[in-house]
Amino acid sequence: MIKVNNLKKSYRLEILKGVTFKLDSKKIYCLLGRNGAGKTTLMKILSGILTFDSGEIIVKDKQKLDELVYYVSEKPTFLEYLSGFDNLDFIQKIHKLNLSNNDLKKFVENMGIQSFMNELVINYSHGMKHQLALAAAFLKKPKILFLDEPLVSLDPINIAFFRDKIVRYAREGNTVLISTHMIPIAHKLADEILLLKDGQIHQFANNFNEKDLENYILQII
Ligand SMILES: Nc1ncnc2c1ncn2[C@@H]1O[C@H](COP(=O)(O)OP(=O)(O)OP(=O)(O)O)[C@@H](O)[C@H]1O
Repeated sequence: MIKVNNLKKSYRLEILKGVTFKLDSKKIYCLLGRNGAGKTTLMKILSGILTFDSGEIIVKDKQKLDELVYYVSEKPTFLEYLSGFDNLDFIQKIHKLNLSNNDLKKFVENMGIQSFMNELVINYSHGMKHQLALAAAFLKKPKILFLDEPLVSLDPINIAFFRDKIVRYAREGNTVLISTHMIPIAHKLADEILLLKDGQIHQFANNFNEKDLENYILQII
């Protein structure tokens, strides 16, 4: 679905030094790497938020990449003086989803976030903001979903809930790429691991047990 060939990006230093990998539909990929390795940079480039210096990003569907992709930032931003519900309504209007108030209410219930939807976002905890950000992504239904550290501020019940949503979403025919530092999450979720190290991607199938995966990642990283 997406092929990335020899992608390079520098700020003052070269961060991505010729990144090459492939993402298919129906699969979940976890992107791991040390702090500052370039994970957010890579996801923002793939989402069309940042430019790159050279290389290519090839999309199989002849649609434009930015029509297929939705990026959930590790620091999600909303219209803080609107409620969560009004933010979702705003997002669905921007994306011309044509949902009625009732459709949106049902969606909110399905996401399990109805208890705080009438509260202003300025009053949300980190975890509540992340739940709203994940809900916004599922509302848009992108073919390719990039999640930057999506589960880090969620409680164990919400982690399990959104983990299931992510798995179901991928199996319905979509592609999900998740950046995470949590090896147990990567082990549970990923079909394949993308390890970003020294500006290059090492891509491999997640067919280890959790301890072996951890040892393998710690060796390479
Ligand atoms: N706008 C910018 N200008 C200059 N340098 C930048 C900019 N954005 C990121 N960098 C640098 O690029 C490198 C990669 O940053 P990035 O945020 O992509 O890493 P990351 O792998 O997501 O890190 P973390 O795991 O700590 O979130 C870092 O050295 C960072 O300081």
